[in-house]
Amino acid sequence: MASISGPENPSPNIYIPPEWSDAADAVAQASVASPPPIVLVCGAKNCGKSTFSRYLLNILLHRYKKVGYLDTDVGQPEFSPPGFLSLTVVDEVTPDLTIPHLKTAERCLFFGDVSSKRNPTTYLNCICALYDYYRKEYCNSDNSNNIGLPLVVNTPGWVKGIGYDILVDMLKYISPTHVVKINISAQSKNLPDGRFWLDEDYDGMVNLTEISSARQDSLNRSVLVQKDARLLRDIRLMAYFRQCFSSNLNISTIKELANALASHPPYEVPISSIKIRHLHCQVPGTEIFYSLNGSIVGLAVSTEGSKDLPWCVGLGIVRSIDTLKGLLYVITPVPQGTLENVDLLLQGFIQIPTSLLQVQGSRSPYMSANVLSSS
Ligand SMILES: Nc1ncnc2c1ncn2[C@@H]1O[C@H](COP(=O)(O)OP(=O)(O)OP(=O)(O)O)[C@@H](O)[C@H]1O
Repeated sequence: MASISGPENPSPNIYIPPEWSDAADAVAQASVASPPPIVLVCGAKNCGKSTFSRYLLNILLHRYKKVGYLDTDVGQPEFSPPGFLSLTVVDEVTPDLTIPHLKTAERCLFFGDVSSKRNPTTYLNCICALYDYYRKEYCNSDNSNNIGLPLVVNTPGWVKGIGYDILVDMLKYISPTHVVKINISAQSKNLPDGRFWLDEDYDGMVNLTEISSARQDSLNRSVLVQKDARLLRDIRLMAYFRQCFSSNLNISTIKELANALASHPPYEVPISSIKIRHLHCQVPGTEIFYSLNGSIVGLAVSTEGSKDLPWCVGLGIVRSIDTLKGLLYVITPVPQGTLENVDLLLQGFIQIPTSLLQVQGSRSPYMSANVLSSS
């Protein structure tokens, strides 16, 4: 199977079939007339939504100086570490279509879990808040920021049961101008045919394009590359915290990163100056510091965004807590200037990758060596 390389697809391993490039061109060409397109990409797990969205971003960047990217795939976000939902404004072509790259989001919310399963309502509220921000900032003619920003919305591959209901609610709220649905050959795993999210009597305009996953065998069956989602998430978290150090420093192995993080001077945060919020469970008051110690937290600014969904500026590792001095010690790559506004720590279910804690030759706190596995 030939791969197509060009400015929109600088990655030789990625095959862009004519159907995919036609779908992306149709969106970009439609955009000559205002308003700019809002494109939602959906389909079953692993069908290629992220790859197509990256490609579409590149195509749109030939027509527009900037393109918005609303990432609703909380388990494997494109530009942020796992657990975040974000709106990113992209102004340069994605150099490699095979892997996601970290980028600072324009606005992000820390959902604190890798799936919407446990809390679909909060998940949807986060997406609506980010979309409202986009509309207010970029689609409002009274706003000087209104530069006619097209928007690409990438969605998760959970398209059955509650996952389907969430997707339908998302589609109804966003009401995109274009929907690109990617189908695979196993029909039962696909989303329903046609405009499945619209009521029968809907008579508005929406462009729906159905395309097939890119790789197929000689019998036209989809060849899906299974990803190790947990491993990818750990890699993303490690890449995120690698940003604590200059790129000139030689930190290329997990061991080097673990040692560098262990010896990195943390920020001292007075406990009295911050609030702590648990996102998906209740923790008794006496256990709060135990649960926080050695965990990953979202760093939020309580006065920005809404009370329930404050904007977040990044992640931190709570390295240790000194209750006598009333100090938390936090490691984060977030620049100090931004950090000064942080007054709320959000704790969810995002944890330090175990591979970072199980480095040969060193003993991490909170890791026991002499235990029997229960499974
Ligand atoms: N056009 C393509 N050419 C080559 N490989 C592809 C192509 N599309 C997808 N893949 C590969 O298939 C795998 C899944 O692709 P991708 O991550 O884009 O799917 P997805 O639908 O976003 O997945 P998820 O449902 O987990 O979010 C990746 O390893 C990706 O590199």
